[in-house]
Amino acid sequence: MRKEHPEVWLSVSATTRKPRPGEQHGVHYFFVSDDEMDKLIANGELLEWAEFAGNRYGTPRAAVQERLENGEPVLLEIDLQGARLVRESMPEAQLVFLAPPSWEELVRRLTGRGTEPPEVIERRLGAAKIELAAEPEFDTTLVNTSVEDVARELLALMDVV
Ligand SMILES: Nc1nc2c(ncn2[C@@H]2O[C@H](COP(=O)(O)OP(=O)(O)O)[C@@H](O)[C@H]2O)c(=O)[nH]1
Ligand SMILES: Nc1ncnc2c1ncn2[C@@H]1O[C@H](COP(=O)(O)OP(=O)(O)O)[C@@H](O)[C@H]1O
Repeated sequence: MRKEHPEVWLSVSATTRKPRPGEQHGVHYFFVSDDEMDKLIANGELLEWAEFAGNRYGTPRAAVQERLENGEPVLLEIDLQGARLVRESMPEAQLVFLAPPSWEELVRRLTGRGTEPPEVIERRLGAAKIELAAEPEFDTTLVNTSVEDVARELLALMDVV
């Protein structure tokens, strides 16, 4: 999606998760320590944050605010708890549920990625069960069957053509 439309800005979150091979600081995430995350939270620098599968993740507030003030489209890729917090603080936000084609395919993809040990995959699948049950809370559901199709659908929802 970003290859085709680099003007769509995707917020870069802060996380206490360790980088996966190939992930770059400042590009995929700001990889921070537990102490640094404590400070970001205490200083009110995060628009929202949540704990997901044993790590904390949060959206830096300033960068989002700056873009919104310039009228630029903003995309957050966040978990269910974060989506609920954004809905409260920014009721105008559009919540899109990105769903896997099936439970079996979700398990296949997570396992096939090969970046997490089995116990972490189990924890993430537990979180996925909770998130899938909350799908009706969202404004729209997009099923991630093919990346090309779902990217086009999301761009259309954002009025990017
Ligand atoms: N609330 C919240 N969730 C986030 C944020 N950044 C990422 N997440 C979510 O945290 C979960 C785990 O992300 P990650 O460890 O990158 O795993 P992946 O999505 O399987 O590649 C996903 O559901 C992300 O959407 C954030 O800033 N806030
Ligand atoms: N449409 C798709 N077709 C095939 N594989 C996919 C598709 N979408 C994601 N994947 C793969 O599934 C794995 C998990 O995807 P990811 O986007 O990290 O999902 P999540 O953020 O929900 O954990 C990754 O290895 C990714 O490359």
